[in-house]
Amino acid sequence: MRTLSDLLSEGVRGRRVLVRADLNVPLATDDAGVRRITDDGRIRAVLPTLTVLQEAGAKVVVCSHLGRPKGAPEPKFTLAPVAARLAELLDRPVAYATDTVGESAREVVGGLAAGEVALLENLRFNPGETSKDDAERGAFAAELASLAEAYVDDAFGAAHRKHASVYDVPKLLPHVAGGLIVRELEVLKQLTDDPARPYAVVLGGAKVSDKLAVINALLPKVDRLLIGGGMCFTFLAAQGHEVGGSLLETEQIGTCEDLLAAAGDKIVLPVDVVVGNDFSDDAATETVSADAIPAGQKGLDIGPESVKLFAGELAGARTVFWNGPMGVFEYRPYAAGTRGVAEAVAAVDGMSVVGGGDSAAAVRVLGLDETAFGHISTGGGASLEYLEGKTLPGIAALED
Ligand SMILES: Nc1ncnc2c1ncn2[C@@H]1O[C@H](COP(=O)(O)OP(=O)(O)O)[C@@H](O)[C@H]1O
Ligand SMILES: O=C(OP(=O)(O)O)[C@H](O)COP(=O)(O)O
Repeated sequence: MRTLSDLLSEGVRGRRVLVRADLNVPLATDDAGVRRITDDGRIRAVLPTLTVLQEAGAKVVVCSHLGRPKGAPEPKFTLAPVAARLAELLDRPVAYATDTVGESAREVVGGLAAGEVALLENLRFNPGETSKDDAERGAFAAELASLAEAYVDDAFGAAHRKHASVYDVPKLLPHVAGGLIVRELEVLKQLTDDPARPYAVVLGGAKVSDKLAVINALLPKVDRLLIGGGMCFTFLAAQGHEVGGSLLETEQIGTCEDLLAAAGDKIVLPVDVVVGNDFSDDAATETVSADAIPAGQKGLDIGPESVKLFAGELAGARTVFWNGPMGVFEYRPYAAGTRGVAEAVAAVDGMSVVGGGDSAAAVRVLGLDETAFGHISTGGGASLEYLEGKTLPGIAALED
């Protein structure tokens, strides 16, 4: 795989370089209705790559997705707040294009001088970015590639997506991996090459169907799989429990039954759950047994007994990977499970890795000491698919 130093040695002064970053940062709407970034970790993670290109005199054209818009512009998913934050962090202007490959993009890119940076609007405002149709994806990739003369992929968090900007563009431009991707792979490799045992994985979060898909391949590789967050309710339903209005993948209940049967005692589920109905800092909540979730309530955090159970499992582990918050930690009444598990992961005597946009954000937003973790990865789904042994489309494309 060629890297940034290969590209730099060829010289980039005055050349347009397209950088695919994962700037999919968490945002919240404040009281005045303004979208604000709650954690800028993913922007900071790509700064070294952008700075090195800029200092070498490249015309740097940055692109990213944000959230999951469905192929058309949606104001709440604009990258405008990210452009503003990027400019602050780089301490220089960032030219912001109001579309991805249209008139605004061409004008902004055409106006760049050597050493300047532009950010294109959300890739997923275009149906070609995520299309399953090779021709449609390829056509969008060609438009994107026409904006630049070289391509740097530093979007580790999106490396598991077969999307135009990560999979098809490298077929059209000289391409290299950025420093973030190189570093992420270096660390995760330590978890696939003979990890110290016991090896525990903690899974949570809200991307339930995506992440249920990795469990089957992951199970034989790990000694314990602790499941909380929105992930646990399909398993609790598979055990025959009522889960009320909690996140549930009804059509995956059968899969979860099979996984539980195959896992023996490897899968550990919460024994209590914090239920509520309100997403607010003063929501009324109740802690109930995991087999007694009231029909009208949503499970929005794991309870204190579950934190103790999970922490006990983690205390004995020598390698831990954690992806996915244990609850809706963005609101105070549902943050204790994530905090408790984060503290237990940080205390692991061995290698501890946290991965995922929201999990990494939780570590920082909840005020934990980042240095207590072996590594904080920008990729959740990408890391999991790497750990299960899959070839990531975005990495394979760079190796070609
Ligand atoms: N029980 C739950 N019900 C609904 N959402 C949940 C629950 N637990 C966690 N979440 C949500 O999961 C989101 C993060 O999920 P995900 O994107 O899978 O994690 P990551 O970005 O770390 O990979 C958070 O915004 C959090 O509010
Ligand atoms: O946030 C991301 O993944 P993650 O939640 O697994 O860390 C990446 O930006 C990928 O986003 P996607 O899962 O909408 O393709």
